[in-house]
Amino acid sequence: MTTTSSHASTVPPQPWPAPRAGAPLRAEVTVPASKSLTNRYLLLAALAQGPSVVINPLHSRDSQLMLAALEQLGAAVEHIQDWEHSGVAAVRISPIPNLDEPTPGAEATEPRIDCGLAGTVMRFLPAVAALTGQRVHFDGDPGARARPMGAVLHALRDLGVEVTGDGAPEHGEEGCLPFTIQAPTGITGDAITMDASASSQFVSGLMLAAARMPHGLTLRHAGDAVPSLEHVEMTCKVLSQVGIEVSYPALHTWKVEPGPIESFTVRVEPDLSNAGPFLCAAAVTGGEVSMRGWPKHSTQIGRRWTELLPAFGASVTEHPETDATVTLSVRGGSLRSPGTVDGTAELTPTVAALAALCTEPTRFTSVGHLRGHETDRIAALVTEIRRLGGTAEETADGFEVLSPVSHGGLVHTYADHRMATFAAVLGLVVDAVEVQDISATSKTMPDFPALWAGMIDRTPDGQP
Ligand SMILES: O=C(O)C1=C[C@@H](OP(=O)(O)O)[C@@H](O)[C@H](O)C1
Ligand SMILES: C=C(OP(=O)(O)O)C(=O)O
Repeated sequence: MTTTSSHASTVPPQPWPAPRAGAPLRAEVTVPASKSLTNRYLLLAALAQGPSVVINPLHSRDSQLMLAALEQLGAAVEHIQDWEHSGVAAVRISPIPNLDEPTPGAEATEPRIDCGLAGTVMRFLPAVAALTGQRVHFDGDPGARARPMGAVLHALRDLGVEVTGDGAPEHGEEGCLPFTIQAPTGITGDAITMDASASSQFVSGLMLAAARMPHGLTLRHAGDAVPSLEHVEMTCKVLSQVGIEVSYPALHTWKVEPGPIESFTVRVEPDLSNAGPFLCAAAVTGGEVSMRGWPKHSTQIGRRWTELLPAFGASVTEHPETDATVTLSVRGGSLRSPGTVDGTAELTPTVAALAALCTEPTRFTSVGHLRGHETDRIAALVTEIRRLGGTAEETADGFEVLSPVSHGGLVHTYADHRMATFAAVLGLVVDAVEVQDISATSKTMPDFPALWAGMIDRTPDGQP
C-alpha cells in the first residue's frame, strides 16, 4: 500500500480551532482543480493512443491514489512544474501499453491498488484493471471497505471478468473491498443492466473504460433513481471531449461505442464543490467572497451554488472575465432557509452548515445514498449538529435540521473532508468550534487550512 494516507499515523490528530470571523469576510479566493474532472482525465489519458497532458490537475490524496494506481497498471507519469511557461503545473501520462492485446500473466508482479477512501478510484479502476488482463488486487482504508461496490463487481462478472475475494456471491451480500479482478480471456460481453441507485460512480466507472472494450458497452440502469446524475453527465461530456461516441438509446441507458482514444491536452476547471465552503463564508458572515475563473458552463454539480446560495438569502453576481469564465461574487444577506433542498449530493455537508445556522427548519431530500459516502454522512451530520446544540433528525431519504446550532464543541470528522469543512463554516460564526482532524481535507484540498486562513486574513479592517 502507498503511504498517502493522512490517517496512517497512530498519533491522534490535534484538534484544529476553527477560525472565527470577527466581521463580515471580504476576500477573493482561488480553489484547486476539480477532483472529479482530474481523475476522469487521468484515467482516459492512461487508455489513450499516445501521451496526453492534463494541465492544472488536482494535487490531493484522491488524485495521487489515481496516479499511483495507473502507474501500477502500466501507465507512465511525468510531472511538469510549469506548463509552457504558464506558471501552471501539468502532468503528462503515457498510456498503459498493449491494451489491445493483453497478455495475462505477462507482468511479473500482480498490481495492488490502494483506493484509500476514494470513490473515483475504487469504482473507476476495476474495469480498467480488467482491460489489462492482469490479476489486480484492490483494497483501501478501513472506511472504504464499507462503501458499496456490488453493482460494479456484478457488472464486471456479467462481462466475463473473474472477481474473487469480495465474498459477495457466497453470502448473497453486496460486494465490497478488498477484491481481485482478472479477465484472462478479455471482456466478452457488450451489455449490462445494473442498479446504480447507490452511486452514480457505478455508471461512470463502466462508461469510462467502455470505449476500450472490444464491443463498447450498452449500460442500462434498473432500480431507484441514480443519484448525482450531474456526475454521469460529466462522464458523457468528458468522453465526447476525447472523441468517444456516447448515445442514449432508451431511458436510463447509455451506449459507448468502441474505438481508440486520441491523445489529448486539457485544462482542469477549479473544483466548484470545494468552492462551496468559501462561498458560504460570505453567506454566513454577511460579507462578500469572489472567485475568479468560475466556468460559464460546467458539468460539475457545484454549478448549483448559484441557485443554492440565493435560496439561503445570499446574492450571487457574475462579472465578465473571459469567453469561458466569469468572476463569481457572493454577498451575504440575511440567512434564511428555503425549507427543502433536494438532491444536493456531495454538496450536502456544506449546505447543511448553512441550514444549521438558520432559525427555520431545512429538509434534505433524495440524499439517502450519502450513507455510502466517506462515512454515513446522514448520521454524521445529524450527530454533529446535535453536538453543537442544534436539533436534527434522520429521515428515510435524508435528514432535517430543525433548530440551529447554539454553541461550539469538538466536531468529529470521520475521515471525511466535507465534515471538516462543514465544521469550518460553522466555526466562522460560532465560538469555540474545533475540528477533530483537519487533515481529512487532504482527500481533495490539502491546502484547505492555509486557503481558509488566507481568506480570513485578507479581510480588511482589523480582522483576526
Ligand atoms: O463521479 C464522481 O466524480 C463523483 C460522483 C458522486 O458520487 P455518488 O454518486 O456516489 O454520490 C460524488 O458524490 C463524488 O464525490 C464524485
Ligand atoms: C463522495 C465524495 O467522494 P468520493 O469520490 O470518494 O465518492 C465526495 O467527495 O464528497
